[in-house]
Amino acid sequence: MKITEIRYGMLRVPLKTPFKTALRTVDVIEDIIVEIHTDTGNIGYGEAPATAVITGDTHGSIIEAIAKFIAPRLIGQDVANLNRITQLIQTSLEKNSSAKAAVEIAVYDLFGQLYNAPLYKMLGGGDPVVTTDLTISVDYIDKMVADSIQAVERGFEALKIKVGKDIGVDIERIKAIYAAVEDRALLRLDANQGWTAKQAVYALQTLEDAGVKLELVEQPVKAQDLDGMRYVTERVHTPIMADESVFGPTQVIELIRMRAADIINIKLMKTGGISSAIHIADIAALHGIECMIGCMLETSISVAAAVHLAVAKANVITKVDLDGPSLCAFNPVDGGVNFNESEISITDAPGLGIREIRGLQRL
Ligand SMILES: C[C@H](N)C(=O)N[C@@H](CCC(=O)O)C(=O)O
Ligand SMILES: [Mg+2]
Repeated sequence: MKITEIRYGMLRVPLKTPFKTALRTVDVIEDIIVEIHTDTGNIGYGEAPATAVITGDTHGSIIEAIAKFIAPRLIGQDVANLNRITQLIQTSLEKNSSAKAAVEIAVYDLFGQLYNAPLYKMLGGGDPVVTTDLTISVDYIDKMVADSIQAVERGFEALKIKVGKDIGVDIERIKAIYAAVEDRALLRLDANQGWTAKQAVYALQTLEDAGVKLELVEQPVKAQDLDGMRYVTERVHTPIMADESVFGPTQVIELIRMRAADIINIKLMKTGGISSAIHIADIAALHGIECMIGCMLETSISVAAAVHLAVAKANVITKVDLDGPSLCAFNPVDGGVNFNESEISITDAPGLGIREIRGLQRL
């Protein structure tokens, strides 16, 4: 199975409600879709969101990176040589992690199709069902409480509460949500870099003293502030998870060396795809560090790849934040992974199992 052509499209999917974090507000997912065509007629699918505030990727940079740097290296390559292809992708240019991820995901999709097996089996196998949390956008306290109650009523057993705004209001937000859903859902916080180290310690110690139980707190401080992250990790009982601070294995090794965080959030759009995500999971496993699998604002195309990876690495990836498809007003994909609120399940279809993407605008 040889790669003959790489095509692109723009996929727009409105969100059910605006997605609001300390970094940005989004109403519509607008992601670049990659199709890799082959001489056997098989097509592999990938997706890249332009999360400029986190990865630096824009629609223009994703297309340019693929068209000028990645695609020319892949034409004519045999999909059976997966490791050679992933190396060609990863060494094609610096950074541009979402562009690399979209192409890698499509190649892994084809690799599964080549051997007629679902991707998770090619990655080592596992139990093909996972449970995701749901994100509660940062907002007025009453709205966040109402959204949290509604999420629990929809069956979500873990909520990812977005904070990182005014520290005093954040503390009130969390206390109010905890009082409303206390025993019915695990609470994860994500400050998206919005606090200083001292503010984070103050907020988390205040919440601990008030008896508010949090499963973890994600990225309390700026991405580059590993000293600040360690400062927080050393002073609170609540586990601290690194997200924007870690993209690839080098940063993970440094984070572990510094003991700056307790948990690592792996996202394919930061790692540049599946190959590097596997390296991170393996490094974390060697050090006894747990991982979460997360996503950006992505639909069921690229999130499907994250699900396959999570299933195959379930002993390391113990926490799942793959709610992108649950945030979408509709599923643009025919086939693929089944996203049913908190429950996500993989079928036996080869690769990612995607048959068609509806509403794709060709570029
Ligand atoms: C969608 C997911 N639950 C999430 O919160 N992901 C990111 C932010 C994604 C974005 O801004 O596109 C995170 O910070 O964990
Ligand atoms: Mg995060």
